[in-house]
Amino acid sequence: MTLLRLQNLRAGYGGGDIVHGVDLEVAPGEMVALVGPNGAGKSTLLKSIAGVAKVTGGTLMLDDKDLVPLSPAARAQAGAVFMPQDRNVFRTLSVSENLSVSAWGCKDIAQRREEVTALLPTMRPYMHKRAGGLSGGQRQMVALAMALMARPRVLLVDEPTAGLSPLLVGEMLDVLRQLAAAATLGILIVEQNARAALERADRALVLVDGRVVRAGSAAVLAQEPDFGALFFGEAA
Ligand SMILES: Nc1ncnc2c1ncn2[C@@H]1O[C@H](COP(=O)(O)OP(=O)(O)OP(=O)(O)O)[C@@H](O)[C@H]1O
Repeated sequence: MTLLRLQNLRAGYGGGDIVHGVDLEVAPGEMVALVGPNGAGKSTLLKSIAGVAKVTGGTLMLDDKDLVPLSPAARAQAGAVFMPQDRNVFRTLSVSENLSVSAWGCKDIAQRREEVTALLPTMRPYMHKRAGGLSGGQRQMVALAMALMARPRVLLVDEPTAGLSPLLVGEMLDVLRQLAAAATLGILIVEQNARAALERADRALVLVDGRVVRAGSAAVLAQEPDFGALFFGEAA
């Protein structure tokens, strides 16, 4: 069963396409990683699904709903929820307040907050602290919790490990992996730490110059001998 389906998707910011015809599918419970060199258009692709960048051609469906005509808020309500890379928490509010303001259209905010905290229990000790005073890793966890408050069906995660130590990179990716399975959530993640992402993802796509150059099982892609050298400038 497919949740999110892109066919020949083209997108950009109004000055010419940056994404040049991408096919991609995400199923419930599946974590799909989008990797590739800097400037390949990974974030733009994610933003075009969320409605922040403009789709200029192709199809973008969540179940049988066409997302293209919908506003970013309507796409989130339909279940396609975006977790931005930065400025993703209200620093002057407490963690608990950050969750409350993210509860779009939710009738029982306290209950939803409890459900989300149960999914991310490491947050419990700092629920009443100001978000601006948290560590980078804790803040990213709060941003993730805020996205979950909207009851996503597919979560669009833009570099959630930016600025984190290698240990925390692994922890954040593990949390996402477990979340996909536990909440039967589709996750599409853009990740700079390609190898760490491929270790956790089910499938992966390599984007270069706005085009998918490799796609398939993450474990198989990670084993390709030329993977790092071709796409990430690593020594062969
Ligand atoms: N808001 C914007 N307006 C116009 N062009 C943009 C905008 N954001 C990004 N771009 C351009 O789109 C291209 C792709 O950028 P994008 O951020 O999607 O790549 P990326 O693969 O996510 O790169 P990185 O890994 O460095 O974040 C770049 O040439 C960038 O300059």
